[in-house]
Amino acid sequence: MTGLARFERRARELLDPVHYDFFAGGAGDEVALADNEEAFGRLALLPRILRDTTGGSTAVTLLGDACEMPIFVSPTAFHRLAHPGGERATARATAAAGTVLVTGTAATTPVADVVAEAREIREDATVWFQLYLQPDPEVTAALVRRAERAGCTALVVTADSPVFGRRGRDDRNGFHDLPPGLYAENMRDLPGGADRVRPIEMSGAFTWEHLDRLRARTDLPIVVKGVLHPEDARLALRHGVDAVLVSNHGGRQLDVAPATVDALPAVAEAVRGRIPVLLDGGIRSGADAVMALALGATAVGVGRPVLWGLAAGGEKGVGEVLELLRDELVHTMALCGAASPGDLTGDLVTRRGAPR
Ligand SMILES: Cc1cc2nc3c(=O)[nH]c(=O)nc-3n(C[C@H](O)[C@H](O)[C@H](O)COP(=O)(O)O)c2cc1C
Ligand SMILES: O=C(O)C(=O)c1ccccc1
Repeated sequence: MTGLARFERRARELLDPVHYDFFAGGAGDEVALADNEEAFGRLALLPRILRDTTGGSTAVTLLGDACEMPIFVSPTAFHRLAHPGGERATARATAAAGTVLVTGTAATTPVADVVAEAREIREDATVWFQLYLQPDPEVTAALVRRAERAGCTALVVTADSPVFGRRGRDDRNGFHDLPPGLYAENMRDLPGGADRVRPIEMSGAFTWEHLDRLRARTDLPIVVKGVLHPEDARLALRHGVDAVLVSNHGGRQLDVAPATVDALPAVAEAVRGRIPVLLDGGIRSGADAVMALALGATAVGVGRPVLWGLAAGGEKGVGEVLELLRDELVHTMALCGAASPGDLTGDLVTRRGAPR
């Protein structure tokens, strides 16, 4: 077994099957979940030859933060359900890999502790905060303040969850709550709920106006997560958003959403280089990352691969997953004649079975 599959298999062996299903599962018939990965399999890379790639680099700058590779850790809930080290272990390994960790509202470790842990490994470690806007604006404001005070350098606002996706595996398994002792720690001691952990609320009432209000309240760059329609990318630009993240929530929200790599070109076309376009969903190898970068992404996020590394081996496991992806990325870039991420252009991507 090659690559990341080894980590997933190990995670499945080690995890409670109910928790494995929570991490692995998607919405409905898991159409989008499967398509995210399959869509990369429908693509091929058309390499360029005889280009000097020695002395190349995988480094990128993301919203002002230096990043050693264009692969970051997308926000996923409940890391302490995967491994006792939880988000602390993920933070240490991600900092060691020199890339961005997106922690968030559903972390089982407080954001301040996540940032502190990352900075213990590397003083300039980058942590961003994924925000679920909450119906009570005071609660949202408190979460933002918490992220700012912790030292997060961007907010990632998840906009694809007006309602919580219907996850058949969780319904069948009766998994709806964290086990005793685990909590969404960032929801603790918020306005109107001192000494308790508030539930994370999803709401369909949010609009671009709420993003304007957030924009007015914080100096942090804002990433909108869950953009699939090019018109929403244009709206994001109009509302002063700093980056868009093309995502279908790992197939956990709208089951019939397109694969993210299929949605990417139209979004990149709408954005026309004015702000970074990020992507997550189905990235399982360095070659997948290369394809998405060539199609217009500035960087790509990984969700489940990090959870599998965490479950399989805590900090060490996450480190191995990120190093494997980095190694594959470097190797694939060299084979394509690309010395840096900027050399990855759309002409390198073709449909499998139909070379140009
Ligand atoms: C178990 C799990 C929990 C997640 N929790 C969140 C979350 O709290 N907030 C969020 O914006 N996205 C969440 N996501 C979506 C991820 O940020 C990301 O979009 C997705 O996992 C990317 O797809 P991949 O798992 O194929 O890499 C979650 C995904 C998984 C698998
Ligand atoms: O599972 C998820 O995808 C997710 O986004 C989430 C959000 C809040 C609590 C638990 C999970």
